[in-house]
Amino acid sequence: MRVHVWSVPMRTRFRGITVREGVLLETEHGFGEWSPFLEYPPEVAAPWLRCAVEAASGDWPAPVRDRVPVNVTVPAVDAERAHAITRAGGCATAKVKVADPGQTLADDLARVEAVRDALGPDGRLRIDVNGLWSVDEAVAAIPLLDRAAGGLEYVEQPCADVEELALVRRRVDVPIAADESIRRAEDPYRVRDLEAADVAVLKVQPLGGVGACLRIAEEIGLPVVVSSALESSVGIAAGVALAAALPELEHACGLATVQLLTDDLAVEPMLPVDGFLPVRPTPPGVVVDPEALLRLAATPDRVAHWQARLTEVAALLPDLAPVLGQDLS
Ligand SMILES: O=C(O)CCC(=O)C1=CC=C[C@@H](O)[C@@H]1C(=O)O
Ligand SMILES: [Mg+2]
Repeated sequence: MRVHVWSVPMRTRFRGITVREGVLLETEHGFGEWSPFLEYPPEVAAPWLRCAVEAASGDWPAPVRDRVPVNVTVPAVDAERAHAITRAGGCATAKVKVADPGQTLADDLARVEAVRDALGPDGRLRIDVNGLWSVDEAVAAIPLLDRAAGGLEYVEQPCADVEELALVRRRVDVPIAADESIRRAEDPYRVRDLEAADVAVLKVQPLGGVGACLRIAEEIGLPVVVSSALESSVGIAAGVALAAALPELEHACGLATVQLLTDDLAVEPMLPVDGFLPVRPTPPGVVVDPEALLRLAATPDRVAHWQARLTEVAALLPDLAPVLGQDLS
């Protein structure tokens, strides 16, 4: 097992992040990405490591499609930039961030209008609130944004709690998607049992890998949108492997985020062509560029940080010891 620690600046600040860091695990079978967000404690970062080990071990299910439709992701930028990003994305679906701290509902309405203009009338437009509204704020804002958008496909995580999602869902006409409400293994079943969402957003790293997500998708009984956790192309390829293996895929996936990074680790980065990402069924799903590993190598203090973090998290997953081994340097 080899460990490569990398660091890539973002093009646009996203989720408060300006530099994305992570680890590539390399085994004789291939590579897997481990890139839990910096603030996550070891027990939260543990399923992310399962996902990396699954990829690095070459364990992905067979695909049932050869390309995956994706949405362009529009950060909470001004209307003019939102328009340009949507146009440049070339996707039939756009996901727009709203409710960013420091911005107003008027900013969100202008951004959503600009994105509809760039998409054209046939495009699908969804918004992501990242849990930042109260129930009453959501119930007031959603119809306004729905009108400005010329129809919303869905609203992702309007409020923080699953109980609140269930309340909002009963008070608005726009479908609701659960994202942050589906992070731990037991969460999807709570969303299902409370009838809190119409769509389930699944992210392969937080939920423990492609196989784990496939089982959740089977049991939850909701349409699934596979979304990224802002990974490099190596991590995105794991999301694509899940989207490619799902028996049904009604909605575009949130996997077109490599363009939010200024650089990438793959020879051919996972960038959409005409709104689709290609499925390359053999893990890691992309060819890792040895030059990029050198170019994007993290500084020694960040390498030390990630190695210590990896050792701590690996200790929580003793069943992975045969793959991870003792020496995580
Ligand atoms: O779904 C997409 O279009 C891209 C991925 C994306 O939006 C996210 C990735 C990583 C962290 C999250 O804040 C964010 C999300 O909330 O879905
Ligand atoms: Mg989201």
